[in-house]
Amino acid sequence: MTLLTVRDLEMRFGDRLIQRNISFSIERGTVFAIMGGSGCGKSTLLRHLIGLLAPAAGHIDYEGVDYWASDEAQRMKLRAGFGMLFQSAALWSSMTLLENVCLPLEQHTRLNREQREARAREVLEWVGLRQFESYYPSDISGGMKKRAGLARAIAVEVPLLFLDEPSAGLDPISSKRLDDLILDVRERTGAAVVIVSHELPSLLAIADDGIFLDADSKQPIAHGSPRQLRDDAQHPTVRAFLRREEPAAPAGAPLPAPAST
Ligand SMILES: Nc1ncnc2c1ncn2[C@@H]1O[C@H](COP(=O)(O)OP(=O)(O)OP(=O)(O)O)[C@@H](O)[C@H]1O
Repeated sequence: MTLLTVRDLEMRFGDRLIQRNISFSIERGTVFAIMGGSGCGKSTLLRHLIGLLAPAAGHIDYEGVDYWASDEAQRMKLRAGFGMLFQSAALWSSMTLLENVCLPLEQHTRLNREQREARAREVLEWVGLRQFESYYPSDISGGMKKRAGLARAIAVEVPLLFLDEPSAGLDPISSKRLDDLILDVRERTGAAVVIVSHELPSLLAIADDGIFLDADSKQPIAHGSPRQLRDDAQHPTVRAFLRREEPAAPAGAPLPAPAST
């Protein structure tokens, strides 16, 4: 089942073109990676996908409904189907972890307080933070903050989860733990997960589809799973990025100066 379809999307800030010719669709249960070098427009695309930025041209459909052709009431209904983990985890510092996780349940469900707290405890247990429910964000580590942010994003069961750099700044063990949790969320809920990340090991481990945005041509230059693109991509930029190689110098470019001793 197709949850999200992007058709000929063009993104601009004023006159400045960021990317164009973006088309892809995301099926239920897919982990979809938005890839590309720094500044190519990954976060901008994510902000379009969650309804924060309007396309300069093109369409974004959720289960066949064109978001930007809908009225505000319909858009609100569609947005209720999104879970979001921001790069900073964006937890409310004045609230405990339990209160942070209860917040979306208060906003988007009719559960009473007791039921909300029970659900919040369930997801905190899931991400391994049940015993920290009364801690404040300032009292926990970066990795724990990310897991708390994930708990908040999945507290209301949603078909689409958007994650912006979930493992940025985490040590390899915390990062692996978060990857496992993301796969577990997909397994348990069948949600599609859209992920922006620079962390290659993480992308290679968990994403089964994706798109590669190119900063130079300002359009996507590859589409497929990161593993498949690493092994088979024809485009040198994509291969270099996914294999962590230096991009090939254009023909005729001067050789780099030898390192001084
Ligand atoms: N609000 C804004 N107004 C104008 N330009 C912006 C705005 N936000 C981002 N940009 C520009 O759009 C381009 C794409 O930025 P974006 O943050 O989407 O890239 P990115 O691929 O996510 O980068 P990184 O990997 O470094 O986080 C950049 O050149 C950035 O300067």
